[in-house]
Amino acid sequence: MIIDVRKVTWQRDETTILRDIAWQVQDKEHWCLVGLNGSGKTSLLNIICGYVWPTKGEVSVLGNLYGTVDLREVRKSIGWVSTALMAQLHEHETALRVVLSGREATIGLYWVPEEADVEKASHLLDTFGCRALKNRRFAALSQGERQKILIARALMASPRLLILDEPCTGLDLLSREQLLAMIEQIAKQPNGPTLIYVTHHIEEILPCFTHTLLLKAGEVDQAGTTDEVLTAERLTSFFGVPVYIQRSQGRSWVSLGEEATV
Ligand SMILES: Nc1ncnc2c1ncn2[C@@H]1O[C@H](COP(=O)(O)OP(=O)(O)OP(=O)(O)O)[C@@H](O)[C@H]1O
Repeated sequence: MIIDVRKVTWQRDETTILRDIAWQVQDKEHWCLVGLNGSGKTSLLNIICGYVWPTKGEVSVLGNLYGTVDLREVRKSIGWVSTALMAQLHEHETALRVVLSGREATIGLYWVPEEADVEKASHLLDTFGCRALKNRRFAALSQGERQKILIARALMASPRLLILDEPCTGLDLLSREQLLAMIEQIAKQPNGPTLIYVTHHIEEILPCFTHTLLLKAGEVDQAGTTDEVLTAERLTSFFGVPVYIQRSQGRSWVSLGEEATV
């Protein structure tokens, strides 16, 4: 089992932010975590990465029951790509050095990379069509290019679990589709990491995401295979307003209303 969250509740002051969350992610599954603003996605990820301790419940990640293991060791197998991380990186570093820093998950490169590290980083950049960015300053890259570099950085540590936290925020249509194509490539790697893709947007749920969890006001609203969860009926219940779905190339586009009028 990759993630096993059992009856997790998290309270701060008088507020219950997560209530009775149950979530099991098995090997070979890739999940999307969808929720409106403030639904508790980041809080749940913080608990899964061991940065926040639940008020009640149990968490196991990659077979490690939290409370009985060294979380620093567990975190070595988890990659978490987020805009918060992007803000921390040293902007004067080259794209290659940012990717290299992923081996030790450091902000900045304070150790001398070995030849094998440079080969691995270069290979990752080549695989994702980023060879030309290698020696460019991170600060000079577009938002979409930076996201690709951050994902390549996370892969340097060969994580078993990779959390992609709203990676398409701020991207134009073409950049978003390029980034999604890269993510699909990672999902298809036979020995690649289990992906958790966090988003507000249903249309970003690629066919490679086998399962979807809809989080609503701190509770699991729906969880199951993506086909089961992404129905007009369930999404209407989730959003609390009538919606309809148009499907294309294995993806679902959701609009408000009863049905499409052309
Ligand atoms: N440390 C904290 N103390 C008190 N309240 C918190 C804390 N962290 C989060 N919250 C509250 O918990 C709720 C869920 O926040 P969270 O950031 O987990 O949601 P989210 O789904 O990630 O939102 P978004 O999509 O806007 O990023 C919010 O109302 C937030 O204000």
